[in-house]
Amino acid sequence: MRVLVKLSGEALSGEGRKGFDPERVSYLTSEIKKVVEEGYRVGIVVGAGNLFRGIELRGLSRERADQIGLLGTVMNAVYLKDHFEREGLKTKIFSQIVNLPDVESVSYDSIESAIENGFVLIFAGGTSNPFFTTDTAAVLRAKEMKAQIIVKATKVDGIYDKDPKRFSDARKIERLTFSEAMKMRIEVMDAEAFALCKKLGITVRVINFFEPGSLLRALKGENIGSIVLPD
Ligand SMILES: Nc1ncnc2c1ncn2[C@@H]1O[C@H](COP(=O)(O)OP(=O)(O)OP(=O)(O)O)[C@@H](O)[C@H]1O
Ligand SMILES: O=c1ccn([C@@H]2O[C@H](COP(=O)(O)O)[C@@H](O)[C@H]2O)c(=O)[nH]1
Repeated sequence: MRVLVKLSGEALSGEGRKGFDPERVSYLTSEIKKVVEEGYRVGIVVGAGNLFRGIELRGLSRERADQIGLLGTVMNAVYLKDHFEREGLKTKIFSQIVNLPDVESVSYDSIESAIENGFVLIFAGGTSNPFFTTDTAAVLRAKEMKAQIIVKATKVDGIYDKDPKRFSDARKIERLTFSEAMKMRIEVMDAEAFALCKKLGITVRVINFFEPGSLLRALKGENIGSIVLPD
């Protein structure tokens, strides 16, 4: 089974923190290793909330702020590759936005060959365009690697009728469709990403990545977090 894991940048720093926390990265690496050892083929789209989010950079044009955000995703990818390889996970980074020795340009043939050869794939540089987020990139890359599911690995344990970090009376919704998610203006992923999932027929499960074993349990079909299904 092929899975695209959308990792929040904060998985590398700890919630609400910036930079890299080696303990968090070591935990993240062990969670990915567990699923690789079970035979799952893994692609990762990593965000950059631990470094830069374009919208948070004041005094810059949005285009330039987003370019800085995009470069943050590349930094995270290079950081993760180093940690993954120390733990014996063969890893390749794909991106369209930089020319670095550790980064390959995206091609369907090289993606397929890397998956077939047991590499973990890290897709960096989002969609390559400003005004998007890595959620939308996750959907595009999931389609390109023929993933059966996207797991959004985040800091909340599923989808709620409103943001559970802001509203203590938020109610969890275990199962919904993309149309329902868009109608309810659910913000756990951006609307562009939900619309693309609906169009491409890709399922998303939202889990709390900070709960040990949650990724593997989700892939084994346990009913954890929330699932969003094509209509
Ligand atoms: N209805 C909702 N249900 C669940 N979570 C929600 C909802 N609305 C907003 N959120 C928020 O969405 C956030 C999930 O996004 P997260 O920070 O993981 O992703 P990201 O922005 O893609 O990552 P990054 O840290 O890399 O920018 C959570 O912090 C959660 O509080
Ligand atoms: O397609 C994309 C993806 C991302 N960006 C910029 O990068 C940062 C970090 O991504 P997150 O998804 O927020 O973690 C984002 O805030 C944008 O500034 C982009 O421009 N295009």
